Amino acid sequence: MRLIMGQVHRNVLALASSRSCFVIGDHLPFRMLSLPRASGFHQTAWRGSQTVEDSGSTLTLASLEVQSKADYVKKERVPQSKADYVKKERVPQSKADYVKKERVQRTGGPKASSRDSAFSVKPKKGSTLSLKPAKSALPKPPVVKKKLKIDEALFSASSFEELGLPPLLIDRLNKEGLTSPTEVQSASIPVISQRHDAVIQSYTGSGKTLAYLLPILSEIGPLKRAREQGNSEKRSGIEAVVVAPSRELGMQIVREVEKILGPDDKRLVQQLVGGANRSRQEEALKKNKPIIVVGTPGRISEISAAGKLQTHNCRFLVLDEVDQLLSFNYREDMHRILEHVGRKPSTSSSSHILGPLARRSDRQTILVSATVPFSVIRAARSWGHDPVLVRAKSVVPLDSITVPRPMLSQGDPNSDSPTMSVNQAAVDSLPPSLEHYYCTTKAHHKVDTLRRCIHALEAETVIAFMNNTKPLKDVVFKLEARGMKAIELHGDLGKLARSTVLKKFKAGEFRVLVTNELSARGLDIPECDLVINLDLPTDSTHYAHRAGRTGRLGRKGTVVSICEESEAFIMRKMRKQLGVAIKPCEFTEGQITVHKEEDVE
Ligand SMILES: Nc1ncnc2c1ncn2[C@@H]1O[C@H](COP(=O)(O)OP(=O)(O)OP(=O)(O)O)[C@@H](O)[C@H]1O
Repeated sequence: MRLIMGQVHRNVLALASSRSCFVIGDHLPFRMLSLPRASGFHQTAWRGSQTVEDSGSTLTLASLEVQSKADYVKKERVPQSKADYVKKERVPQSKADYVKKERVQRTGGPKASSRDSAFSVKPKKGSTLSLKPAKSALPKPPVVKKKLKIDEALFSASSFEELGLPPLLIDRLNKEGLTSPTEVQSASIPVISQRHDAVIQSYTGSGKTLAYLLPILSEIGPLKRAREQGNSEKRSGIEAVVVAPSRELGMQIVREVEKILGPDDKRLVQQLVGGANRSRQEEALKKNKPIIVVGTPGRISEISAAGKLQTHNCRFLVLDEVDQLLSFNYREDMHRILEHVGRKPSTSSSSHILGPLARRSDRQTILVSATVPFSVIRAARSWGHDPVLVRAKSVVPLDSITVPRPMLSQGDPNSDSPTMSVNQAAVDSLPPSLEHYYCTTKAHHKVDTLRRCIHALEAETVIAFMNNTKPLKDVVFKLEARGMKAIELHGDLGKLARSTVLKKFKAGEFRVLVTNELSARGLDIPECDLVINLDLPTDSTHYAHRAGRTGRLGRKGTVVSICEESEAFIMRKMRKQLGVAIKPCEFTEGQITVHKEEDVE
C-alpha cells in the first residue's frame, strides 16, 4: 500500500470514509491510497490497436448515409438563379481570405446542410405560390428531417469483425446500420476486451458511448462471445453499471444499449435515473433481472444503499463524463458507487487492515469524457490496475503521463499569465469540423441577434445556451413572437416534460432549443447544425462541451457566441485557450459579415 500526499489548489473531490480517504483534483493537496501495481503495462493492448489501425479494409458507410463525393455531386441541386451561385461562394478559410469587413455569403457549416436540401426539400421562405390555400385547410406537412453529411475521415480503416466482436453483436450492429467503427471505437474495443482499466478521451460526438458499450456487450448478455467449454465464467445479477451525470444522458445511453440488444432483450438494461419513480425502478430490477444498469449517481447510490441493487459481482463500472462526476456535487454518491460496485464484501482480516481497496475484485473501471484533466488521470491511477489512456489514435499507460506544464498560447509567447495558458483538455475535445464566431450586441438585442444569426446561417436545428433557468422562458416567448418555433429545457421541468421536449425537438417540431448547462454534456442530436451561446460559458471547458452539441460524428457545425461589447475580451481569451479561430462577425441583411480580428481589437 502506498500513501501519496500533495498540494491542493482547486477542484477538490474528497471521498472519505472511516477506512479510506481519496482527495483528487488539479494541483490539489491530495491523498491517495493505492495498491502496488500488479504488473507492468501489457504491450498487447497497444499492439492490438496498432494492428487495427494498420489494416486497410474498405469502408461500408452507405447505411450511415455517408455519401461519396461523387454521390454528392450527382445529387446536388442544380443552381437555378444567380442568387444560387452567390450562395455557393466559398467561406474564407485563412486570414488571407478575409478582406477588411468583407461581406461573406455563408456557405460552410449550416449552409452545407442546406446544400443537402436536395435530399430534404426545404421550402424556400418567401417563395410565391400562385394558389395558396388557407393555413387551416392544409394537412400538417410531415417534418422532413435534413441529413447532414458525415465526414468519412472519422471512421477507422478497420471493421467490427477485425476488432473481434462476436458475430451476434455484429449482426445487431449491421441491422442498426452501424457497419464501421469510429477511430476511438477501434482503439478502445481491443483495450477493454483485454481487461484493461481505461480512460477514454476523444472529442465530442466521436462515438465514445459505443466505444465502451461494445466491448462490454461482447462479454455480457445474449450477444456475448461464445466461450470455450469449461472456460465460461458463471455470473449472475448485474454485470455492468454505467453512471452519467444527467437523466438525459442516462436515458440516451439506455436507448443506445436497447438498440443494440434488440427488442426481445431490451429489458436487460434498466434505467436508474433521478426524477423517475423509484419504486417502479426497484420493481423492474426484481422482475426483469437486468445485466446492465445505467443511471445518475444519486439514484444508483440511493437504491444501492436501500439494499435493492446488488452490484458486488459487477464486472464493469463506467463513469461517463467522468470529469463532471468527480466534481464536488457528486462526491458522496460517487464514493458509495466506487466502494460497492464490483467489490465483494470480505470478512478476511487482511481486508479490514488494508481497507476497501484491498477488497477489489476484477471489476474493470472505464472513465470516459471529451475533457480529461489531470485530476481524472490521478483518479484512474488510484482506482485501476495498470490503467491506460485511450484516444482515437493512441493507447498509453497512465503511469507514463506526467502533470502537464501550462502551455502558453500561440501568439502570446511572452505572456506568463496563467489565464493565457492553453486548456489542453478543452482543445482535445473540440471536433475539427466546427466553425466558431462571436458577435457583440447590447443585452436587450441578444434575442434579435440570435434570430438574425439563425436566418443568416440558415440553421435548422439550433441549441441556444444560457447560464440561468429563469430567462429561458422569456427567450422562447420572444422567438415565438417573431415566428420562430422554440422550446425550453431545464432541470426544473419534470422528467416526463424533459423527455417530451427532447423528443419533439429531435423530431423537428421546434427549430430552437433554449436551454442551460443541463444540455451541455453528452446530448446527441445529430441534426443540430448551430450552437449559440446567449450567455458566455464560464470557462473554455464549458465552451467546448456546449460547442460539441453540433458537428456530431464529423458533420459540419457552427458555434456563435453572442455577447456584450464589454465581454468581447472573454471570447478573445477563450480563443487563445482553445487554440481555434473564433472569428468576430455580425449579422445584417440576412447575411453573416466576418471581420478581421484587428478591426475589433
Ligand atoms: N460506428 C458508428 N457508426 C455510425 N454512427 C455511430 C457510430 N458510433 C457512434 N455513432 C453515432 O454517433 C453519434 C455520437 O456518438 P456518441 O454520443 O457516443 O459521441 P460521444 O463521443 O460520446 O459524444 P459526447 O462527448 O458529446 O458525449 C451518435 O448518434 C451515435 O449513435
